[in-house]
Amino acid sequence: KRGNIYLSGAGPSAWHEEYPVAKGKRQSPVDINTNKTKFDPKLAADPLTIRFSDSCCQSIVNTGISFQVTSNGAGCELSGGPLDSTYQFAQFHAHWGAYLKTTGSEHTVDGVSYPAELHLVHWNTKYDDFKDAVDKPDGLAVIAVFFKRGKEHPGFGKIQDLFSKIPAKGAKVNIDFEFNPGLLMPPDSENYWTYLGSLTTPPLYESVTWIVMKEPLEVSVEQIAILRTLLWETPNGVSQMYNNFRPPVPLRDRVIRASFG
Ligand SMILES: CC[C@H](CNC(=O)c1ccc(S(N)(=O)=O)cc1)c1ccc2[nH]ccc2c1
Ligand SMILES: [Zn+2]
Repeated sequence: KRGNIYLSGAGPSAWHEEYPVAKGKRQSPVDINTNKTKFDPKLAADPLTIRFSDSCCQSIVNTGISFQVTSNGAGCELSGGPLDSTYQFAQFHAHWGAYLKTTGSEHTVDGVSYPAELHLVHWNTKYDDFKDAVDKPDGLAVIAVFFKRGKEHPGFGKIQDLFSKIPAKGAKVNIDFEFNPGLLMPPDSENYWTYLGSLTTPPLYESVTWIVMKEPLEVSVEQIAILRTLLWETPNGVSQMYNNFRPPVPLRDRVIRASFG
């Protein structure tokens, strides 16, 4: 179906036809070449402050390209590190690959993909709301957390238990239990890379300060597979959702800074 931005036409490589900014100077995702990142002591001097609360996740929706846990942002704020103001949490979602494939994440590290990548999206509270912030150069801050196969993550499992309730695009259910998105942070969230980039889906606004956690989060192989039990529309009808990731684009004239030496 035309609606599927990854599977209609030539997919991400054709997005520039409708969204010329796809070939812009601060697009995302990118490959993080660890030989070219630059340690910035200022990032270590002013640590990232990540605050989440137990009561901020309200609902989960099938957006047609991922699941999305939506929040009113209460008590969930991000500041410090590369950020010059306070950003409020809005939602988290993920991107992942296909069965038995190694691709799936959007950012790569020295050319290596992870099986999935979580995005925790925040908007700059200097703007009135998310919609006002979404297209401003300092409008959004997204924390990216790589998933790697390992031990089960029971917390993320509670979110995945809701997938069967959102079988189609637009389906939405309330989250009536406490879920603290902080559970989805890797054990060490001090070490991260940061650079100025964009939304990784159309309209690809160049509005995101990316904060990519160096340490991945472990989830089980079954949990990676459960991501693919979500459904989306494809040119051949409704099928399992996977490969909902944009491959890395050129870094252009940017340096990725590291909070660690
Ligand atoms: C302008 C687009 C926006 C919907 N898209 C997003 O919010 C979004 C957020 C994060 C990422 S990623 N993968 O880079 O983390 C990609 C897309 C969007 C679209 C229509 C809207 N109407 C009201 C609000 C609103 C927001
Ligand atoms: Zn994303």
